[in-house]
Amino acid sequence: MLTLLALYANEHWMTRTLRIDAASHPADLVKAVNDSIDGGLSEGRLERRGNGWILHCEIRPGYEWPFCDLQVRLAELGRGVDLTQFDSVRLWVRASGPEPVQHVRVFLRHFDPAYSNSGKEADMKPHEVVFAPSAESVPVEFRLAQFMVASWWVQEHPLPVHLLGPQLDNTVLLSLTTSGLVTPGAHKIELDAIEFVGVWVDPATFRLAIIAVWFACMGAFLFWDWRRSRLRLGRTLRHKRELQQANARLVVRSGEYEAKAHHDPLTGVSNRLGLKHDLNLLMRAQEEQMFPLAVVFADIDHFKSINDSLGHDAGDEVLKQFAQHLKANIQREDLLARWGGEEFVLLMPLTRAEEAVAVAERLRLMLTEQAWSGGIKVTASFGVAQATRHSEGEAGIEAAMRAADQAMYKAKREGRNRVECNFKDLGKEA
Ligand SMILES: Nc1nc2c(ncn2[C@@H]2O[C@H](COP(=O)(O)OP(=O)(O)OP(=O)(O)O)[C@@H](O)[C@H]2O)c(=O)[nH]1
Repeated sequence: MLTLLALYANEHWMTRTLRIDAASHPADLVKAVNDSIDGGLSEGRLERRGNGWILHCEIRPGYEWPFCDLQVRLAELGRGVDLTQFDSVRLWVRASGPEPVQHVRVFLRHFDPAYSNSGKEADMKPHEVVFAPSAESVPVEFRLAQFMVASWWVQEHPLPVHLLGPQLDNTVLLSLTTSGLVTPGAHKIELDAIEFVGVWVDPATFRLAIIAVWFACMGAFLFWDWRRSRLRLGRTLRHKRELQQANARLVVRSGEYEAKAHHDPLTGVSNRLGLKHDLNLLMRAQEEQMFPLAVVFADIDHFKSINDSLGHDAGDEVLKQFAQHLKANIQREDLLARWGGEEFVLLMPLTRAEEAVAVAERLRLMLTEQAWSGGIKVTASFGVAQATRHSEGEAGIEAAMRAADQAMYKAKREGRNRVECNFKDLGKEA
C-alpha cells in the first residue's frame, strides 16, 4: 500500500510547478511583436484581460512570412530558466481567425553566448511545437521533449554539431506565434496562463529507490526474524535443559523413594516388598538358574525378653547386628529380607535343601559365637525348605516359604537354637 501511495505521490504530489500569468508576471516582460521588424505590414496589439493576455493581430501581406508574436520573457537576458528540471508545459490557449483550423506555434527560445551574444531575440535558439488549440482541450500539455529546434533557424544560424540539438537549460523566452502559412485577416490568440510542471524525482529513479527500500526492508526483516528464531531456539534449549535436569532429579528422587519402599529402615536389608521385587527381577532374568531354590526362615529366640530386660533400643541394636551378621555370612546372589519383627528370610538360588540346612547350621553357630551389645547371648531358630523346578513358579516358592516357616516353628518347639528342615509339607521330593 505504501509503495502504491509513494508511486502516486511521486507522480501527482511530488511535483514542482512554475506558473506564469498576468497576475504574477511583470507586465514589461510580456509584449506583442509583429513582422514590421522584418519589413512586414502586419500589426499586433497586446491586451491584458483578467489574469491573461490577448494578442490581437491583423495579418497583412507585405513580408514573405507575415506573423504576430505574443512574447513572454521568462527572465532577463543571459539569466534564463533551467527548464530541464521540468517535464512538461501546460498552456491555457485559445486562437481564432479566418482559417478553418487556426494553428499556433509555440517557441521556447534558448540563450547561449555561443550564438546569442547579439542580444537579439532572433539569435536565440527556437524550440518549436505547432498545434491547433481548437482541437485540444484546455489546458493543452506538451512534454518538453516534444519541442524541436526549428530547422529554418538552424539554416540561418550555422552551428557546430554539438550545439545543433535541443537546449533548454537557459530558456529566456516563450512565444505564441501565428502559424507559418497564415491567412491575412484578423487573428486573435488568448493566453490565460503558462505552467511548467516537473517531478522532484524522475519516476525511473524513484522506482529504483522503492525497489532498494524493499530489499532493505526484506533484509531487515530476515535479520530480525533470524535473531528472533535464535532467541526462541535459545529459550527452547534452555527450557529443554531445565526439563532434563528436573527429570534427572525426579529419577534420582523416585529411585530413592523406591529404595526406601523396598528396604527395612532399621536393619537396611530388604523388606517383604523388596524381596518380592528382587525375586521377580531374578525370575525374569534367570528363571532357569534359580532352581532348586532353598528358603530359610531365621527367628531370634526369646527376643521379647531382650526387649523387656534391656529396653527397646537395645532390641533394635540386636536386630541390626543380627541382620549384618547374616548378610556378611551369605553369598552375594542370596536374597536376605526382614520378614517382620525378629524374623528374617533367606532365599538361596541353585541350592538344595541339604546344602541350605548346612548353611543354616553354619549361621546358627556363627550367631552363638558373636559378641552382642549389652553382653547378652543371642541365638536363633532356623526352618529350611526348598522349591524345586517342579514347583510352579511363584506358587512353588510361596509353598516353600510356608514350609520353611513351619520348620522354623518346629525348631522353636523342639527347644530353639536349632535348624529344622521341612520336605513333607511341600508334598514333593527335593
Ligand atoms: N526392639 C524391637 N522389638 C521388636 C521389633 N519388632 C518386633 N519386636 C518385638 O519382638 C518381640 C517378639 O516376641 P515374640 O513373638 O513373643 O517372640 P520371642 O520373644 O522372640 O519368642 P520366640 O520367638 O518364641 O523365641 C515382641 O516383643 C515385639 O515387640 C523391632 O523392630 N524392634
